[in-house]
Amino acid sequence: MTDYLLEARNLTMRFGGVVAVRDVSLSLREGELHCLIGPNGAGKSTFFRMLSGQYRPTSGEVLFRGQSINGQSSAKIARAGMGIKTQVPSVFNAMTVRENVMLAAVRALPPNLARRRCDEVMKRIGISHLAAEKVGILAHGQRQLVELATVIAPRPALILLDEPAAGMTGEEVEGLGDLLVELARSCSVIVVEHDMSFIRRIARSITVFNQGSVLVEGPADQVLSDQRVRDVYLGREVA
Ligand SMILES: Nc1ncnc2c1ncn2[C@@H]1O[C@H](COP(=O)(O)OP(=O)(O)OP(=O)(O)O)[C@@H](O)[C@H]1O
Repeated sequence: MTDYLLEARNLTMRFGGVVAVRDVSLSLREGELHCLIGPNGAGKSTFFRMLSGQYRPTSGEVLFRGQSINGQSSAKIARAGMGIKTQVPSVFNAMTVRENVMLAAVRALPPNLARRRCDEVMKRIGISHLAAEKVGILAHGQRQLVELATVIAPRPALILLDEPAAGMTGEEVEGLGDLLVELARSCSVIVVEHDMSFIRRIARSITVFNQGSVLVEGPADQVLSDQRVRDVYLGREVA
């Protein structure tokens, strides 16, 4: 048995001759909020997709709650308690906010509990006032929040968020940061993100990817002031 909620052991992913991720390991305990950062093409999204079951690693293993999830479908991994928000929105535009959140909640809970959970989640995410609106008419940032609500509605033990702040306004990014810090009190969170102001706001621990490998990892303040990290982000603000 393992003490970790999630363990990635020596993951490698090859696409033909390209090694997108090379021998990367990561361990996450319950209640941790961990960020993955790195320049474009560093391998973050590929690593994220191996964690969530979207890609089967070329070699290495992913354990969730102590069990290997290699080769399992994303749907089965989700049922085991992993919630995933990818870069591609997966909400239904023709349905209302409440219907979207409810649909996610009933996948995990009986209808009476799902209704209560749906109300609770919309309130927690700050979208109760939008409950009756069709998702298709909402602004991008609001749709991102609806999607986050659908991810947490089934009470996952871990949520994986791929660039959740993308396309949000500065004010929305601030709100999302506070929300994720609050959410991390009840579940573990892994965030892949480019927005460094957002990372500084939320990160407790960080893994920095570069060219498919881990460049640096550790507590956020230490990582963000590391010269090697500054060098790979040369010309961009790090801390
Ligand atoms: N399906 C694929 N087929 C071939 N090569 C791929 C595939 N997906 C990713 N790659 C390559 O693997 C490397 C890592 O890509 P990946 O998208 O994981 O990086 P990233 O750090 O998420 O980048 P970004 O921040 O730009 O999203 C890149 O060289 C990319 O071109």
